[in-house]
Amino acid sequence: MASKRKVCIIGAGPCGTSALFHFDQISDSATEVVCYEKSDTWLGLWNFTWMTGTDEFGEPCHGGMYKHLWSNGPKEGLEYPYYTFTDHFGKAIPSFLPRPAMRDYLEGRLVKKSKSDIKRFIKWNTAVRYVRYNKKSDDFTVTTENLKTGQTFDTNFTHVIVAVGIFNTPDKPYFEGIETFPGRIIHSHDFRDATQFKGQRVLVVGAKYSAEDIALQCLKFGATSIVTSYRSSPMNFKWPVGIEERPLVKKIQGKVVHFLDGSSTEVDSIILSTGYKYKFPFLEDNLRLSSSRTLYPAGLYKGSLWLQEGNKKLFYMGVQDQFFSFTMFDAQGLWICRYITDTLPNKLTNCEEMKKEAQKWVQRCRGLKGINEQIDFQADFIKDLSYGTGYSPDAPKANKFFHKWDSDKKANIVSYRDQQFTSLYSGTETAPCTKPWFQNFDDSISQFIKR
Ligand SMILES: Cc1cc2nc3c(=O)[nH]c(=O)nc-3n(C[C@H](O)[C@H](O)[C@H](O)COP(=O)(O)OP(=O)(O)OC[C@H]3O[C@@H](n4cnc5c(N)ncnc54)[C@H](O)[C@@H]3O)c2cc1C
Repeated sequence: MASKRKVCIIGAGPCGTSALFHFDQISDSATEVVCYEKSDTWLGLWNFTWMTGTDEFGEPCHGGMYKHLWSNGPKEGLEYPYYTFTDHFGKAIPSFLPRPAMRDYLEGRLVKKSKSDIKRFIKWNTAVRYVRYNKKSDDFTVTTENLKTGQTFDTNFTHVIVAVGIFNTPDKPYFEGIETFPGRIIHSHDFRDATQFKGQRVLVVGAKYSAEDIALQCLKFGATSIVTSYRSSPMNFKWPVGIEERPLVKKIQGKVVHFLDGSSTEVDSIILSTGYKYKFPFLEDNLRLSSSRTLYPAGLYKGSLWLQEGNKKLFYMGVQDQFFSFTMFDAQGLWICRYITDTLPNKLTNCEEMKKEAQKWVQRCRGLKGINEQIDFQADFIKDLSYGTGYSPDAPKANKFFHKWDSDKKANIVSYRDQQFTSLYSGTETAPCTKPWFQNFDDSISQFIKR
């Protein structure tokens, strides 16, 4: 009989719940699973909170989710092969969803497709404070705090899965004179509602997805003008009137922002869309992944297993930059589950071989040129993860949707969310949008599915 395993999942976001989902599907009697979640609900960033800074327990607020967020990738590129959007909503819907509708879909999979009530595995309002590896007993001691009572507990586990997300610790740059700025300065992590910037001139620092979306949001909800500022390269979209790009900020004097090209402008608010730091403060030093945003962080076999001689029992989920997000998390959750429960064919166990294989991916990742190669790289990563797990062989084919998505964005950054795709799994063609995204101010599920 297989020896008993006790698995700890940290975080019940889309990643942690995907792992939980697959453990439930496999129902291995030799494996016990516990998931610690510091909030009182699942699905992580897909929850909206008005709070910023610290929460009701004095914990750093986890999510940077904002009102009026619509998904920024086509749903056909991230759907679950065995639970499509058509399965969930019962009909064809547009390709880009408002946040509540996306959350509803994610929850639908967990509730309707799980074999049992997987919420019972989750310890809510429980923060993981420390994880220590015990060499002698080859297990981990996980220290948790019940945030409601303040009580702490030590529990031993054979395996640990870290699924706390990578968008929760803001990375904030300094610009000379920023302390003289009289207006509001926030990081995008604290951006909650674009209507707060109505009638304002806004500087958005950054040139990645969040800068792009926050600039568009601010314009949509009535900001007078938006200047985005890039460090290395501009986003180069055909921006609508009201948004323009400039190089990096050189200094700030009161309301006046000076840029490296010698230009300057007055603004009323500054939003730092400058990304996040990878931060896992609750892990002991030799377990802690250190990386910046990339499609393949170094030190992880199959992008998941922490490579440390003598300890192949710690896993990370969702630490790669994301195109296929939910599909990728799901394939990863299944691979981890099969690895732990010893149900993978040709499972590698030799650390040196694993390191070599991981290094090949890291090298390939470093050589990627352009977004289409990045998309295809992630498709290949999913294919590789899925080998022998039984995960849908069609999932990697979603790369074609992201290629189109990228060219739609280049053609028109304002209307890319109005485009249509056809599901790989259900064959359902997207329903047309009732209103163009830029003119649609109602994010409710009821209006979204009404036709
Ligand atoms: C503003 C924003 C918009 C985005 N929009 C999109 C989009 O349109 N489409 C898309 O596909 N992706 C989008 N993303 C990417 C997003 O990362 C993923 O969709 C997804 O939420 C990641 O899931 P996760 O489980 O890795 O992390 P999270 O969603 O961050 O969940 C992590 C969970 O871990 C818990 N946790 C953290 N620390 C601890 C601890 N110490 N102890 C216990 N629990 C802990 C948290 O409370 C949280 O519930 C967006 C991200 C951001 C920030």
